[in-house]
Amino acid sequence: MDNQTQINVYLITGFLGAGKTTLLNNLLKSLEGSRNVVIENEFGKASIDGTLISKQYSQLYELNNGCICCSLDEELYDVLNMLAFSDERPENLFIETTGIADAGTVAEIFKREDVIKVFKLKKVICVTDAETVEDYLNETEETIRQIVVSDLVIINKTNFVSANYLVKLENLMHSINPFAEIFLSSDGQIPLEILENKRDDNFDISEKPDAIFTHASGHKIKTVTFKTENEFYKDYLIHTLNVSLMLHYKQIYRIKGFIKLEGSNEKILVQSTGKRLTLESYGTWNENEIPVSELVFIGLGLELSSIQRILRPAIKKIAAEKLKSMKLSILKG
Ligand SMILES: Nc1nc2c(ncn2[C@@H]2O[C@H](COP(=O)(O)OP(=O)(O)OP(=O)(O)O)[C@@H](O)[C@H]2O)c(=O)[nH]1
Repeated sequence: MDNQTQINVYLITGFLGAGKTTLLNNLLKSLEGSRNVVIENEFGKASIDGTLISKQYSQLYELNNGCICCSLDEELYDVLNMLAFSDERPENLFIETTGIADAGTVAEIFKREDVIKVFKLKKVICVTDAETVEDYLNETEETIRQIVVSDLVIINKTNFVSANYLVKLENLMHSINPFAEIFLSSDGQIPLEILENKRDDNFDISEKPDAIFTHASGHKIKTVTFKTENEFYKDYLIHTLNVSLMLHYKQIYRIKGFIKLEGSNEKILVQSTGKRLTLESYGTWNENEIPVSELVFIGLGLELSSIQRILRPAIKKIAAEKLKSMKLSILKG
């Protein structure tokens, strides 16, 4: 790792016309004076969005030959390389994806070991259009995925709909992505502080009930929570989840949760980004409680029984007597 500071990355996604460029322009204006770089991804060679972005950036890179989530990762990689080796690194990098991008696949790039040394993915932001998002949710798989992988979901164009409908939309967003912060805005205006909220600040699985969102095609997007007082074998867990993500990518949209690994008191945050799984340390488990590992799966037609089957080989069963004595010793203090 070199001694230069990491570059903060903000990935802006959201369906066509939702207000991504409008939000980006507001952020650039608020951050005027910082070194901000923008990567704009757009279909087709002619740059339209590039000209719509206000000039409050230090550098603009336009990737216009396809969608970065499927065909442009090498081109994106080249730009990242350039930024990493520039004399004066930017402070912030904003990436605006095409309206149909799979943001999870783009976010995945920022989990690569070499990329992580220089770039810190601070937030995946999904901009939605209050007036049309419900229809898009029913019609397009992309919109669901964009919401599910985001840390911050902005319901934009709130001036087009009633207050009652906004409450319904907020609930809908929560049911699709229980991890995201939901923010209402118009004209893509958000306070800068939101960008600083830690990615997992409001992440408390136990308060999120399992939810079902029925897609118009009849498919059910479900949130299924698996809980256990047992521990996980690290290697088996990584293997079984990676295999499941590969085989069932079209079905499993997201995995997120805290777990306890065999022989360690570290609290581990597990999450999937695209097809990639990451495990990060998140402090330690509270000594006065029996650790309960919880993994939330969000996806199409998921069933708890199938999740149990996937996880079974990775679980190290703690004998009932041992668990009982651990509980007793905690009670006695
Ligand atoms: N009335 C209204 N219009 C808005 C609002 N936010 C954005 N717009 C307008 O909506 C249109 C689309 O906004 P953009 O920011 O270009 O949307 P985008 O998501 O970048 O669009 P694509 O790049 O095509 O996917 C523009 O004409 C904006 O001025 C809002 O809150 N209210």
